[in-house]
Amino acid sequence: MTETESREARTAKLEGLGTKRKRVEDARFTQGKGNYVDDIRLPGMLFGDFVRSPYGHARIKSIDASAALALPGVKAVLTAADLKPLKLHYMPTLAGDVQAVLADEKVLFQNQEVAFVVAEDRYIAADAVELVEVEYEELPALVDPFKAMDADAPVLREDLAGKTEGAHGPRRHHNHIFTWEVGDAGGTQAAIDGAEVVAKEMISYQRVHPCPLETCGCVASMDKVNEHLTLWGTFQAPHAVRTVASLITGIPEHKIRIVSPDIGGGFGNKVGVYPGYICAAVASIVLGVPVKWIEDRMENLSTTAFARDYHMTGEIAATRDGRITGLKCHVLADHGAFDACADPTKFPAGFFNICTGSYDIPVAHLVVDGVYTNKAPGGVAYRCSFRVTEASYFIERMVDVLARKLEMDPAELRRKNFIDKAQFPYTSALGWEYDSGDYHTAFDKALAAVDYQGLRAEQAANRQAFARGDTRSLMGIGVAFFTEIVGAGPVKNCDILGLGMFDSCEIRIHPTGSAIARLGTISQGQGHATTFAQILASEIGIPASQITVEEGDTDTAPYGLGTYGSRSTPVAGAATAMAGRKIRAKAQMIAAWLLEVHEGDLEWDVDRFVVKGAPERFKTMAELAFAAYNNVPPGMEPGLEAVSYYDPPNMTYPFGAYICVVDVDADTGVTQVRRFYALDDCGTRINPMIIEGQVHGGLTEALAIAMGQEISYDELGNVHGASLMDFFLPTAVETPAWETDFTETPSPHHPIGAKGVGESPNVGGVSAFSNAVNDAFAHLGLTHTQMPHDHWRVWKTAERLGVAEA
Ligand code: PCD
Ligand SMILES: [Cu+]
Repeated sequence: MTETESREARTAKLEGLGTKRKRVEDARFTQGKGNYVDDIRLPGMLFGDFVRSPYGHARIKSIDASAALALPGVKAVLTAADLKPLKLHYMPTLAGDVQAVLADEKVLFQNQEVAFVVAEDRYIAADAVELVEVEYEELPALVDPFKAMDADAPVLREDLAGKTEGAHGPRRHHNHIFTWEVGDAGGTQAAIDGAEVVAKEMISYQRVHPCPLETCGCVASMDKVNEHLTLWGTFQAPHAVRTVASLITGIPEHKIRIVSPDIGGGFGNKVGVYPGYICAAVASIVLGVPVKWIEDRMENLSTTAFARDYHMTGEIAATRDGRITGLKCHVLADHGAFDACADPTKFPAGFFNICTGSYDIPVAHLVVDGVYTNKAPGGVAYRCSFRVTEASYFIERMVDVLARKLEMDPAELRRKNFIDKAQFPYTSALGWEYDSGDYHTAFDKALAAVDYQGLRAEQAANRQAFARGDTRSLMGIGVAFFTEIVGAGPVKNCDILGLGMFDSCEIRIHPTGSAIARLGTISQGQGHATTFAQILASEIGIPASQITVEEGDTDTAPYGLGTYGSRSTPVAGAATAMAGRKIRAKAQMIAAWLLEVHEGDLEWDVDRFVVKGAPERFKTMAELAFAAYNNVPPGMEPGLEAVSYYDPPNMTYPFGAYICVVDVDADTGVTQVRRFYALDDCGTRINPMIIEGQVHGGLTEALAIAMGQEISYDELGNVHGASLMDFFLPTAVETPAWETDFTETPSPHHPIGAKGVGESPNVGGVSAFSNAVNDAFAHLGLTHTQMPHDHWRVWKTAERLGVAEA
């Protein structure tokens, strides 16, 4: 029983925490062998497609489906009238509102679902959609959220007539959804009234869309004989979908199986429940054959979820030497036609109350008003945990605006107001308890890495050259520091439709020492099969390559709340470590039995239990796995399995320092990102290579949002930006080379100290880009200009400031 391998060699073999392990899922993805929902083809399967509204607001006078039904190959046309007797014409939203599955008497946004055509294939379905005759009476459209609560604003939600109580408190107008207030109103006003300096600004974060490469879709298959419904689909939260499906269809939950196969990017888009899922399920129940529904790109961009659309007015108070003394914020939140925001129940504006950011602000007050407009519903967390990118953008712009007013360097102002390392755990003025942080160290590392002083000197020279007429290019430096809040979350304050937001992991060790772990989360490209195996490898001493990670099938996976809000690592990752520790505890008892010592006389060493003081006496995990099946202590059950349902005691608070350098051509508005440096601190790093990939992806989405993405509406309610002709999706050509860096401040409450990271680059990135563009014009008197900073808008800014050549 002697072993010559060193501890280092044995550790390396595990490919555990901190290893740049190659992604195991990429073998199938890079060979085109992934299995996405549209790859599912079942015998006799039909295809469903929607008839959609051309109007933003209109009354439906009649629907005539006879011509469509006469087309060979068409099997059914569903309308609200068909769903009504089943009580399925409306469905509950995640935000406590209801949403029309098929428009009931009225349409409330362009491209809203009006009828569902089911045919033999998608081509016949598309032809039939054209044959459905809908007669509309156009109504005035409401697109400006600032006019939503005017006395004479059109009534949008007739189904809510007379309802003065919403899911989040009283409603004071027919287009009002909720008002959410947090913080100290009086104290904040006093701080502002008594302040030496106050900066005020209205900051809009435009409506955008996550636009994953794969659109949303599902296959519903009702087995009438066994009364069993299977639904494959693009679901970021498969178990929650099962529970909701059971509640709204009345099919018992054990007769429903939800499967999320490979998913081609989620980014929050696939958290919600959409009419297509319900219609496909109803059609399959009615027709008794499988029905597939897959959106096209325009349907995805214009109907299934949007993100942001927050209009944030802030006042920030400070002393003349730059100590922030108070923060006030009012948000007008445009939720579109139905409140389908994907947020934990008690947070109608998500975690927007993280808007005091990374700064020690003594007093703050926040009011959010949600309103209805004639736009698509949604409000998803497009790569940011529940409205955190909005909050971070708000505070990071406000701090820059304040710096301008104080004529102080924005980096210096930030440094001066950071929460100090010694203050953690830190309770913010709006009520969050930040678990850990070391902002000064991270920030100083970032400033040194880019030679911040050197950049400012170069910028001063550039401005002189510009004034002399030697260059037409303006240099901008964007500094951003963010604190994310991820890992929803403690069941005591986070639930979705009453389901507490814990997560889970179940592990089975096979006799030969390999294992399978199943989780309540679901990867959409993040690489969970790679990283969760790494957590386990370090916990139980079985090489990651011998651990299969499986997610997404509700028949096999333990109950969990899914993957979004960067919660998988903080919650399911913690469950994985805890389940691993249970395995190890049982293995220790078996080892003690086999080695004939007391349990307490054993110590864990990488992949084995060793008798203290007798290193030649040990049992490896592989040996213990086999013993678990044939030689366990008397009275112990055989086998080696464990499950953990983990309710985190707190969220985790990753943070980071991002610096962006842009060159702006004053005559064309063309911006060139010269340099982008991103330092992230996500606590213990599981897989540095995956983290780097996550940061690259998130920064690319941040670039997209800051520099071009927008879903806008004209005054008639026509949606613009609903195709990739005008919705900006950066390719390698527009994407700069990213520089990444890190510090490592573990979470004190997470079993392995890890925090989330997937969303961070978006949260910090958008502010860094926008601050850079604003900074390029700062010396000309600009305090704030609205995103997206596309060439046209940037050129308009230059023109307004009198520096663009006509
Ligand atoms: N410390 C640490 C952390 C983390 N990690 C890693 O990284 C990743 C991530 O994580 P997280 O942060 O935890 O997250 P998750 O939960 O997993 O996921 C989610 C996210 O994720 C991101 N990323 C991504 N990627 C990809 N590829 N795809 C996708 O879709 C996506 N999405 C996005 C989003 S948007 Mo939301 O939904 O909006 O709310 S949220 C989100 C994984 O793998 C993990 O493991 C590591 O390594 N370490
Ligand atoms: Cu968000």
